[in-house]
Amino acid sequence: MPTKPDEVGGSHALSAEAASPATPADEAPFLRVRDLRVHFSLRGGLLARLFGRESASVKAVDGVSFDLRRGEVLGLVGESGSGKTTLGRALLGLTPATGGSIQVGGTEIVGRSERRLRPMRRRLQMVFQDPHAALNPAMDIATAVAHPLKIHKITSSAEQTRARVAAALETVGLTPPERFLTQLPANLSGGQKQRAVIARAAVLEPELLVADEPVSMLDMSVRAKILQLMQDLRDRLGLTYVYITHDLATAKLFCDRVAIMYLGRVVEIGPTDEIFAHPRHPYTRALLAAIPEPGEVTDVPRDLPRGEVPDAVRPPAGCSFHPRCPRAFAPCGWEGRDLAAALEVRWATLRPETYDAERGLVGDLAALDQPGRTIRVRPPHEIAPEDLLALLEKVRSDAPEERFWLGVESMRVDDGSVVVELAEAVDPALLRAGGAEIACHLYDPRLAALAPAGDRTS
Ligand SMILES: Nc1ncnc2c1ncn2[C@@H]1O[C@H](COP(=O)(O)OP(=O)(O)OP(=O)(O)O)[C@@H](O)[C@H]1O
Repeated sequence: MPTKPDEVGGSHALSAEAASPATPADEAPFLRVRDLRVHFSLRGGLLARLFGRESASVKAVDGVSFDLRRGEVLGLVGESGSGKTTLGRALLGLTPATGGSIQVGGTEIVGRSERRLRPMRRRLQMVFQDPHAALNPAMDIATAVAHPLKIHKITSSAEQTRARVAAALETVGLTPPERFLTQLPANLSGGQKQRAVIARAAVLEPELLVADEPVSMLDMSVRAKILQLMQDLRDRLGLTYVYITHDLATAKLFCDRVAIMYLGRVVEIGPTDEIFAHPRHPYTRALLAAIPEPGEVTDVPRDLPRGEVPDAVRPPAGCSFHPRCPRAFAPCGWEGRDLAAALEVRWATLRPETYDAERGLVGDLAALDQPGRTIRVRPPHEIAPEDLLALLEKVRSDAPEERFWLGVESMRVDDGSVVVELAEAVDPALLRAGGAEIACHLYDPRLAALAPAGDRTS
């Protein structure tokens, strides 16, 4: 099992300041999130059966902590599947958390029944990515925007409702309101629809708005206008935002702080200027390097080794990013499947006859996928384990740049197999570095000394 950094060497002394997801000391945070977890159980489902277990779970959000001040905009940034939407929904109680704490204005929402959440809902609203899907095509704009007022029984007369709706439409720039009240969504442009969706959220005068990719489906030309509208609402209504995006360019424009997410965890969080000027986590660096040039369309980091985000049902041990990380080293969480990946990378470059010969020595690659620090590689029965060991030694010496080998402590023949002993996996905790907080062992002074000299941060 991976250990927490505090358990390493039995020492609890941290010379880096342990991160307190800080808000200025004089101000209680509006939103206080601690060790939040949202695991989706796949009991008896196809995935559980595939992994040979009775039950499996997707760790969509896995130990997230941060504070948010009133009026602040926090960006949640990461690739698809990193848990942004699940985190956003959990903050509003739309998806139940399986552990941890979320306090909104001092009130705990984790574990609250739907009935006790309902009165809070009006304070906490969400704007979704697709304005076309968010509006009922058969409902005119007045009815759509009035809907939450009705649900929460906020107005007491049709007249009051009409006035609130008209005011909300004015607020979002759908003016004059009379022009829009009786329109069906189909008669509105994409930008106007998203304004109507924002009006429907704003009509309740919420305090927190979780905006999930609110501009990603809009034309480039209207994106900046909608972000400007959200900025105006923040200034005028004192709204607090969680802005979910895979697009760092809009996060840079709109957010005060940014949290970079990877496989359910925050790997780096800090002021937007700091993150953009001094990205520290190797994943943040890769994301920034992938910001497309104007006109280029991509949302996948281009220069990451082994490009795919691993499955959240079985996240990698230690730092989840280690299999893709260009600076991973010994304590990052190496496992049997990383050896299989290293062999596959090598084999992709070999001539067919060399590939066949090496493949024959190793046998079933899937058998390497064993949990824990000890990989027992049993060669096919006609192969001597000494030959397999010699091959693994050759693979290592041919590719010293392959990060996996930094995690190998020893290889030996034992009882007909080759036993590969790996370094202990350590879960990275968020530690302060400069103006941000980073979950990367390169920034943990107790572990960084184990990294190759060229990778160390100081
Ligand atoms: N209801 C659910 N049941 C099971 N797994 C889920 C559920 N909702 C999300 N997941 C899984 O949780 C993980 C995180 O998903 P989530 O949608 O939160 O990520 P995301 O970063 O918002 O991705 P995207 O940018 O594609 O929306 C993914 O592996 C996803 O498949």
